[in-house]
Amino acid sequence: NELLPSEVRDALSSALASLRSRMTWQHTIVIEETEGWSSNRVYNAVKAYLATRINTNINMQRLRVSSADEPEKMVVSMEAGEEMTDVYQGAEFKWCLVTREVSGDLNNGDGGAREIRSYELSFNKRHKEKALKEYLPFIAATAKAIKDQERSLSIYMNERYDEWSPIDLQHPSTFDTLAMDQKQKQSIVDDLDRFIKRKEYYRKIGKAWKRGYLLYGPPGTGKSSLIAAIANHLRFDIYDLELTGVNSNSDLRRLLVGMTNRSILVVEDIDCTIELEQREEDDEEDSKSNSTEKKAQDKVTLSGLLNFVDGLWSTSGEERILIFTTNYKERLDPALLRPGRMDMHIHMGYCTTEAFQILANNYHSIDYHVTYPEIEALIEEVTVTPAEVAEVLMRSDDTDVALHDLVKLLEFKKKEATEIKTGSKQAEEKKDGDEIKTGSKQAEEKKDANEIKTESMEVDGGDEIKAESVQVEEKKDDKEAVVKNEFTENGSG
Ligand SMILES: Nc1ncnc2c1ncn2[C@@H]1O[C@H](COP(=O)(O)OP(=O)(O)OP(=O)(O)O)[C@@H](O)[C@H]1O
Ligand SMILES: [Mg+2]
Repeated sequence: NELLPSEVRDALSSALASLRSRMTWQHTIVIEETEGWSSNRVYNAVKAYLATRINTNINMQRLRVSSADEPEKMVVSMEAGEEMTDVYQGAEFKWCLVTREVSGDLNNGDGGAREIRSYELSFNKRHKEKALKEYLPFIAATAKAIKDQERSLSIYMNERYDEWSPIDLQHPSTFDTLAMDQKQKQSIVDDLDRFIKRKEYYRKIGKAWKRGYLLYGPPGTGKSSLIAAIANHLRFDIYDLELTGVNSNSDLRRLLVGMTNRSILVVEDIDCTIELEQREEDDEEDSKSNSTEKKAQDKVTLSGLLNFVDGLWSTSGEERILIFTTNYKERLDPALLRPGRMDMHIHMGYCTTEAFQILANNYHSIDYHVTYPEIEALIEEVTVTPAEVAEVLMRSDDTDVALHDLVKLLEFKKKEATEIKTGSKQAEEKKDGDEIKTGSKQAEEKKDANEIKTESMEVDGGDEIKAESVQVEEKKDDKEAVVKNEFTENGSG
């Protein structure tokens, strides 16, 4: 006291304290396993995230391995007391798993002590801002992505008129395995990715956060495969709506309300399942009695579906995708093709050389084979669906055998096609089913190409067989009177 007055001592000790705090560079964040009685989501996110970083931390001596469901889905995590380092945007973050005992709650009856784990995150304190505002949110986002990736997808079907029943969706189709024009494929992927990122945009313009795709093309060209690829790409569930099974608009509404967020609503073969708008003649006919009129008004239509979707989905906020498929775009009600109804029209066409190469790579893991020039020349000439090519390629494990079988199939088709071309005059008279069928397939392909231009790419055009194609089309329509034919270019039906 004599040498150093208390004021001086106080000043000195506070100076020392500030010096000490300046020298400890470290800052620590504690993330405990539980928060009160509920589990701490951040803890789980950190655990999932660190599992992806453990491989790069070779210094760890002890690891934990566990599995929540199937044993082959193992989760590797840190053992208590271990430390690991993670580098994020140039900043070093040190993780340590610590445990502490807490005495049990006696009133709760469990008596004994329990162990609480927590992750401790230490870093240089100049990174405090970065840790809280960037690194931890990054971890949360990564963990969410991992969870989405692991979640198995479902496909829901309306077996009963107003109820969805789910089964596991295990369709292996992805954009990599999908055989189609690379540019077209990329434009679809880009469109999907852009859509997913646009939450704010849709909110700002006050529209439902949804996107509609119309897939059209002959059977076996990969429409259903594309839907599965989209589901796998986005990790969205599929709701496969069978509209003929829906009796009334109120059932439809119930089904739509029962859908979860981040999902795809699929209506296949819209040309044969349902009308777009209610016909006026229907109304007149049915207005004889009140009950039938009511029934007619309650009849499910595609435009009713679209209106519901707009109304319901704009209030529920999350991203949704709507996909319609058809084999005959030209039979659709023009109202559905109007701009704004469906955002993107995607044509799935016959097998091209590019598509063939993807299929060969899928089924036989090859990039080249001696038969390629022959096959590619033939594919340019004939119309063959990817499904037909896939089927032949799958027949044998022996690549040589499979590819030679494919050559045979293509040669056969070529012969068949030239026969039809030369004998097309007779074919017009003759009602021979098979021949006309292949002929009309070809004709349709060409016809498609001449259709209204859409956002999507279309395959090769050509007018030379157009006159012939209309003839053959008519023949075919006669034979397929089962299918409703409200609208065709040539006015038949
Ligand atoms: N573009 C494609 N890429 C990869 N595989 C395809 C493609 N098209 C068809 N396939 C193969 O053919 C099978 C049938 O194709 P898919 O069911 O996707 O055709 P679709 O266009 O939906 O036919 P439909 O109009 O009859 O419903 C698929 O399981 C797949 O193996
Ligand atoms: Mg299909």
